Amino acid sequence: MHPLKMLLAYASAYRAQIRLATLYTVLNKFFDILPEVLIGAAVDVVVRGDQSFLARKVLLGFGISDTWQQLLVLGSLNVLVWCGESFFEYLLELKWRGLAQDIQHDLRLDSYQHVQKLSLSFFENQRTGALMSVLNDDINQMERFLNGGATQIIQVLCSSVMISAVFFALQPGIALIALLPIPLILFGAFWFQKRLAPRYAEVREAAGDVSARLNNNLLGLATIKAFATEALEAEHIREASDRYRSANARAIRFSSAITPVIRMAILAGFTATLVYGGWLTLHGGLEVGAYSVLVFLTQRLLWPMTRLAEVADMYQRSMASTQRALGLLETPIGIAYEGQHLRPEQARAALQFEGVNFAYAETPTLQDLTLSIAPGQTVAFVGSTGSGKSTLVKLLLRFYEPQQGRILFDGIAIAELNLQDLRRCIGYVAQDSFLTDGTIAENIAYGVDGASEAQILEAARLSESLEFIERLPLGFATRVGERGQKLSGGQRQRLALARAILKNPPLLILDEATSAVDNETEAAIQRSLAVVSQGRTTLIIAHRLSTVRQADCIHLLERGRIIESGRHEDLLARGGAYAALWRLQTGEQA
Ligand SMILES: Nc1ncnc2c1ncn2[C@@H]1O[C@H](COP(=O)(O)OP(=O)(O)OP(=O)(O)O)[C@@H](O)[C@H]1O
Repeated sequence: MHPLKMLLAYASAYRAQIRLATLYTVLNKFFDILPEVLIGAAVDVVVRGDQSFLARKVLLGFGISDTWQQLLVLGSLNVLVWCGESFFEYLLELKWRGLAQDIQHDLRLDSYQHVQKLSLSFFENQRTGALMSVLNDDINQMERFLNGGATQIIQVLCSSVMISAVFFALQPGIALIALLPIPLILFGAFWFQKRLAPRYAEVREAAGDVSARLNNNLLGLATIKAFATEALEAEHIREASDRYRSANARAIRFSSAITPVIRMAILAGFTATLVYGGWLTLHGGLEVGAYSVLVFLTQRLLWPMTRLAEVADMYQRSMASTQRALGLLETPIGIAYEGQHLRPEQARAALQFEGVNFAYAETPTLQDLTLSIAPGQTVAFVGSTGSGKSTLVKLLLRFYEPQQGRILFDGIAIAELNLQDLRRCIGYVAQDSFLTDGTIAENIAYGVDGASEAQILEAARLSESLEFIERLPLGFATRVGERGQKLSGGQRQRLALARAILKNPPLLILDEATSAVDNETEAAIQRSLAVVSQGRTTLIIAHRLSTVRQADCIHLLERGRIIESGRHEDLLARGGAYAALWRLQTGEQA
């Protein structure tokens, strides 16, 4: 679908307002060309006096024979016309600029809401910075077009029609000559515009690339400094920026040629009117007044066409942006949100994995995973790095869908459950949890409406966060900075844990949730968790086996398969891979 059609379809709710804005633009243009007609009438008055156009009963059937009065009428009309033009100019600006604001606001919000819903696999193939440039720059580009470009297109169209009408009324012969360049101009504008489109698409791509690189580097500034790679990274930015510059240069070479080419066509039309009209007037074929109207109007008709260049340019830029912004909005969500409702208070969190197979790409990450977890059990997943532990949890949260098999939550396939209901049943502490740029209290209460101070305090206590929070000058009101960067890794982990505890979910998932805290704190958290996990299903992923030895069942994963399962003591007694791992970690001799 053409981007303009996409945009109009998107803005269909604003159709009535767009019509009104168009009407104001047309009226403004109408008043805008009248002064030229009044000039013609004034020339007519001074040349022909009481034989003038105005003397011949043109105003509502009343002729004005007195030349002074004729001039006064013209003067008054002139004032009216200018006032009318200004009035509608104000209205059209107000309307179009308001529309531009409303549409860009809606589009930004819609795209953000849509992007939030897209499945994680979408983001793996996208760079955050590039997405930012769509959500920000591209949408701003559309705003700029609606602000100015749309009015200009309508104005050029209107003035062409209105002025042509005046021309044909005054002198059809000259009208033909003056209008002759118009098809040529339109064809030229269209020709340029078609060639500009791919160039601007390239420019927007390159802009996304620059933004992606900047974003990536700003996030990794500490690493850049630590590796002293400032020059290398500056070079990367230079390359990306250079690609943007050259893409723009290719577009500029084209877009700069439009105005001069169009001007040549205008020159032809204007010269023809000037010479042929002058000849006709000298030989009595045209009144002096009409001749001056025609000469002025040719200017008024043709000169705005030079602005077509600017408009075509702006139009193409904004269409490239529209395509990207609305294209984002059309990206399929991947994992549907709708489904059977589930109330967290009623969920028991019995889990079953039935023959689950999953691969991110070609190599399988989880193979034939079958296991059951009874409500209230604490189950641990251990295994070497990359064995698929986190992936298992991500399937449970439906960040991804298994290619084969299914996962049941309280006997219902999770694919059939309402996605947000399912996730509301889960307290998930990821390996690297996301903290928002707010206070500690806000971060602990994240996602829980109306949490009381006492609840926040208790969650902080259970996650062993209370001590460090109380040592901060502002305590719970301390701001944690972007992504919680003003806190240590262990402090961030404990806040994430506090957040999951406060949520009080039927299913608690801890993915390496205490890997960044010292042994003493970890032992204290273990004691808290023993209390917290009472009465709720708890899944723990850990590398340190000492942290999961109390679990009801431990599954050892190896390359996406469960190779051993059982309680700690049973697994030790079996003397298999788990026992070997235990010995390795505790330093016991075989
Ligand atoms: N988004 C992804 N796209 C492609 N491959 C991925 C993705 N996430 C993980 N993988 C791959 O899947 C495999 C399993 O990853 P997973 O994170 O589940 O391992 P893990 O057992 O949790 O490891 P660790 O103990 O290091 O956290 C790894 O080989 C990893 O490279």
